[in-house]
Amino acid sequence: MSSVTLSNITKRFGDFTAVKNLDLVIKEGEFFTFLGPSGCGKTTTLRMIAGFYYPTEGKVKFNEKDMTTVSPENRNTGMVFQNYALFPHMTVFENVAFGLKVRKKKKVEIKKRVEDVLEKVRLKPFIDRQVSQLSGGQQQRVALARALVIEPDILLLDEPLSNLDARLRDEMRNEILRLQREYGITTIYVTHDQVEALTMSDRIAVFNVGNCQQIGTPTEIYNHPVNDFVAEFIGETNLLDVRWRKEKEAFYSEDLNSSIVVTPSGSEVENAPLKMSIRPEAIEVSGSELSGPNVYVGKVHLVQFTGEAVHSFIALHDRNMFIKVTDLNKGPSTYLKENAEVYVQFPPSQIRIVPKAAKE
Ligand SMILES: Nc1ncnc2c1ncn2[C@@H]1O[C@H](COP(=O)(O)OP(=O)(O)OP(=O)(O)O)[C@@H](O)[C@H]1O
Repeated sequence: MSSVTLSNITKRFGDFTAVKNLDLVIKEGEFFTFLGPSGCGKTTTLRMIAGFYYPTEGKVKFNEKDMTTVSPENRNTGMVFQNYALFPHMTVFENVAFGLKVRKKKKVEIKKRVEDVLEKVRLKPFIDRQVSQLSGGQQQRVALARALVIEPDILLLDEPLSNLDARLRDEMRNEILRLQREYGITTIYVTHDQVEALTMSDRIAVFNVGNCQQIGTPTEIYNHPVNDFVAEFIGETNLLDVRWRKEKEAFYSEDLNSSIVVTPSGSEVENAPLKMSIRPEAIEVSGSELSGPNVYVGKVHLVQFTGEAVHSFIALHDRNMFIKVTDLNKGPSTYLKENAEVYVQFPPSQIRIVPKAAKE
């Protein structure tokens, strides 16, 4: 097991900068996720940890050891890719044993270690089966077993579930977590799927265009996003432009033509352009009048039933804007009706005021 420290890492390909000035410490035994949209630099960062790329600037350390320009085969990392990268004509045993053979382990030891790891990933009955005769989920388990069998210090997973259907993805998510806990192995997971990131990770780094925007636990990132990009990328949110009005000691929204009460109240630069973020599930809606701050009248435009939840899109009167509200399904009589007049409240403690993310 190792910790991983990235110090001021930059990676350029010609004139293009894929990763900029990244500082990151991943603790021993941690499940750490790189999350972000396509092309934001997640895989490039993972590859610098694996040694497939060397950084243009900065340092990579495992524990206290400088690994910046150590070749991949000398790093003792196990890697699992989206496309499995297995040898289809070989059996499960041969695929999993491959890394041990390369390391010139004895036959008896190879047999024992491969059998043990196949037991762990629940594939022992398939040991002599050709990989091409396995399902996608089973192939992904072989890829995991192959990475784990070498007893790596760090497990690197690059979108390992994207080729699986939704049900299998859920199952494999639990499977990966179970194995990670059993082995207690430092794990770095790359994904653009926020649900995977929130459900699996001890901590997440959110990337956008080569920059790390925020590092935190799933609850920190969801409840206290540092800017509008993170608020919008993780979960769903309603974002409104607001400005701080010093003379009123309050935020003001032009779209709502109203002051916004936020607790705890900020004290920002006069007129600085900011965003107000409120999650759909944090908004109160009622058919009868609501009292207190931040109450607006609206009309229900659309109601979407998903089973566990009900999403409503509400047009705020005269404001030419829609907000999304989410409520748990509490039975048919509680749904909002389309075209109904409703009162909407943004509870002051549920509002987050965030800066706009820097545009690169
Ligand atoms: N070998 C390379 N040569 C030139 N540009 C590259 C190279 N590898 C990556 N890039 C560019 O660097 C940027 C970041 O790529 P990276 O693969 O790290 O993104 P990502 O966040 O992992 O995206 P995805 O989720 O689509 O895999 C992209 O714009 C990509 O085109």
